[in-house]
Amino acid sequence: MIKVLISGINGKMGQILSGCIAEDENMVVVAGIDKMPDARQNPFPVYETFSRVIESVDVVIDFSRPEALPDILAFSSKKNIPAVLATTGYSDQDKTMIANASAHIPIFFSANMSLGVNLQMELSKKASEFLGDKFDIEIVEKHHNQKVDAPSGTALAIADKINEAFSGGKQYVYGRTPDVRAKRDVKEIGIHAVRGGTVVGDHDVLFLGNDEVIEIHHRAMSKHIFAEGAIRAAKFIHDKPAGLYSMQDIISGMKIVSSIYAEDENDAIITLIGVPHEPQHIADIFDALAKNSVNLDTISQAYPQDGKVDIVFSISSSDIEIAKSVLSEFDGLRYDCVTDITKLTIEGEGMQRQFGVVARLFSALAADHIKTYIMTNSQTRISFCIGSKNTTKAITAVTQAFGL
Ligand SMILES: NC(=O)C1=CN([C@@H]2O[C@H](COP(=O)(O)OP(=O)(O)OC[C@H]3O[C@@H](n4cnc5c(N)ncnc54)[C@H](OP(=O)(O)O)[C@@H]3O)[C@@H](O)[C@H]2O)C=CC1
Ligand SMILES: O=C(O)C1=N[C@H](C(=O)O)C[C@H](O)C1
Repeated sequence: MIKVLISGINGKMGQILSGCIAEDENMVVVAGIDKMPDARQNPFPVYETFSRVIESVDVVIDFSRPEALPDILAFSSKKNIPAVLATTGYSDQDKTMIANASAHIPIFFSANMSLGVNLQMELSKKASEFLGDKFDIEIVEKHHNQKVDAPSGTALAIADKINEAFSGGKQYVYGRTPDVRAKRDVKEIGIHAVRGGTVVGDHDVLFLGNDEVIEIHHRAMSKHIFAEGAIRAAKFIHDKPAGLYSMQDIISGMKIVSSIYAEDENDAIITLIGVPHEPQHIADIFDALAKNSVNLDTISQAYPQDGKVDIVFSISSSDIEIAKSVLSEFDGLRYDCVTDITKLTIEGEGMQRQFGVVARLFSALAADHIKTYIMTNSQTRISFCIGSKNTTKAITAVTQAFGL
């Protein structure tokens, strides 16, 4: 049974969430927090501050206000309790605070807990990649008249997602006001907020081109979708390691590491030792290798010291003799050569939001005394070279460590 504390319990979402959890046989609400603890009758204790909570809690779910954030993070960090943050209107400073806390505890943060909106974000990004600057982009959101923040957190998250397709080159323009008398710039994403009645939450992304308009709409028909999403998020993170998680992690059923494979099984590694840290000299070495058709694979350079630098790279074993003879042409160039090397690669979409993946990888290899020779990485993959005799052992160790 997962024991939940709801922050903002007496609000609209807090009440719907507590009702949904009451129907869930694997979860129970053990306590709530709200500014006005006695404003409603709840079948569990409700406190004004976290310092009064005496119940044992497995996960905190927050639908309240940004002002509650410091206390939530302090409570969760102190007690090592995962937190699902669904509140919107966070400042950049708040977001930094969330990112910092996620180094120590699992935090799930999403401005919109519905699956549909998260798909809408992905579709909007894809459309932006396809349409580029040929279409103007505007986002229109509509919400009930009780909403205090504008624009919605979701509209901002959609804009951020779209902006990824433009490498962050778009500028957000909030509404259009009479004081600005200028044509729209192609770099703009217009973001517009409408408030009224009991609208649960509409988000429309408009791509406006010459003589054609594409619209991607999402309409929330009830607040239950957000509560169900928050419950799914709480179940997802309650036993996860520290890190910052989002709906994307759930949608793609992402594992931190989803695969491991051997790319090159008969490689050699050459380390150039103490090369003078002069760009032209280094360029000449690699130019000579290229002119002799020596194909480099993984390459890595250490930080220079005393004007010298070590550079390590892998090549196919079949190129080793030619590479040695090219290098011997450079006066005083020292190098070391290791053969029978295999390059392994691990990949996983979840890696980019995780702390400690490299530490887990090294620990898994260390348990079997497996040494690595070169390691390089991107956001979603890590490649590393090991002695070929250790290939099977390394694959087994990594498979176990990451539950593949
Ligand atoms: N991520 C998602 O999918 C969704 C996010 N939201 C977001 O969740 C938040 C709450 O929405 P909603 O329930 O509609 O809003 P409500 O105003 O109905 O509820 C918020 C509750 O939190 C209370 N509160 C205010 N300050 C604090 C505090 N410092 N500590 C604890 N409780 C506090 C409020 O008390 P009081 O009224 O006395 O101020 C109120 O009872 C909003 O930011 C909203 O945008 C909403 C729906 C979906
Ligand atoms: O306040 C709301 O109601 C909602 N807020 C979220 C937001 O600001 O994006 C999500 C949802 O649209 C409902």
